[in-house]
Amino acid sequence: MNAVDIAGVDQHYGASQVLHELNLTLAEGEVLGLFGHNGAGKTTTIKLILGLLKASRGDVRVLGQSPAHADVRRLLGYLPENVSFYAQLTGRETLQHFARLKGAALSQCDELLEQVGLTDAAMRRVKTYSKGMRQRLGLAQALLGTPRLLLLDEPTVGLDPIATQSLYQLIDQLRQHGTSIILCSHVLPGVERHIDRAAILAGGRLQALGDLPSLRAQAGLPIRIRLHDSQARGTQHWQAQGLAASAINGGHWFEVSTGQEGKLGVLRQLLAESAVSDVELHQPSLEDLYCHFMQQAGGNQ
Ligand SMILES: Nc1ncnc2c1ncn2[C@@H]1O[C@H](COP(=O)(O)OP(=O)(O)OP(=O)(O)O)[C@@H](O)[C@H]1O
Repeated sequence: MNAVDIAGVDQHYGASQVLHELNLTLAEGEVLGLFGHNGAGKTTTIKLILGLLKASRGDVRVLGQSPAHADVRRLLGYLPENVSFYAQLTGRETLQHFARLKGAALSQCDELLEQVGLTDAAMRRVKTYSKGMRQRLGLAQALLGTPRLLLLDEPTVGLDPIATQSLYQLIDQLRQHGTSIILCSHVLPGVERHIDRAAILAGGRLQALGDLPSLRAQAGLPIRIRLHDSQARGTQHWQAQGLAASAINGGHWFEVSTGQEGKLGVLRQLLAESAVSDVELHQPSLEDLYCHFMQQAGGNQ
């Protein structure tokens, strides 16, 4: 059974259609990154999964059932994009309040505060929390009741680089324990190692879906190989070897673009030259792929 099955979904808000024939599945224990420009339809998709919206057309199933089913809701955890709390409550009281609403064990609260690094601030009022601390409290709230499906809308907003890394580590741990996760984010660098597949939405349409290697194959973007020539022989030398190299900063470094099939051939050729003292391989990043598919969809909307 999949954690999420979205089949042929259209979504309208009044006269405007914001999702078009969306088909998306999430296997149990899978982490899916859901990416797209502002207004692409990410939050709408999450609301459909949460049962907060009913699809105008098509079908949404969560853990095999309708998302409106109370049994399903108990198995979901949600971190909204703009998390807000009662400013006068302490972090601990806030979490206990949500635990009561969700029917989760109160004993879990201290454990979760520890997990998100808020133990020392647990007795402080939320109004004294920094943005990143409120975000971490939101994450603890989403983890109440040990959800089987976790929906995270912009979880890294407001987090500093170390807190962002801890969030990704937490996602890795949850995945190891079989939690299914959908992660919406505009922050692409660094996220690719922590997701199994990426879904790229533009204008309410799914532009691309797959793991990184398959998105790379689909996009056909070049691989860039950078080389350090200790003799700085210039581009003519490389062009005479049949390599269309361009100089970087006019010094010792040069760059050659190649397709996946030509990669090993170029590397062998470079490594055969004793003056080549360093080589760097740059595969298209998730960000490169995102830009490619956005351009394909007609520009950043
Ligand atoms: N309640 C609503 N009523 C009318 N239109 C809405 C409503 N909620 C969202 N929309 C519209 O639906 C489209 C998709 O919005 P959505 O919030 O799903 O996008 P998003 O990808 O999450 O964007 P962002 O990255 O800015 O959060 C946008 O054009 C938005 O203006």
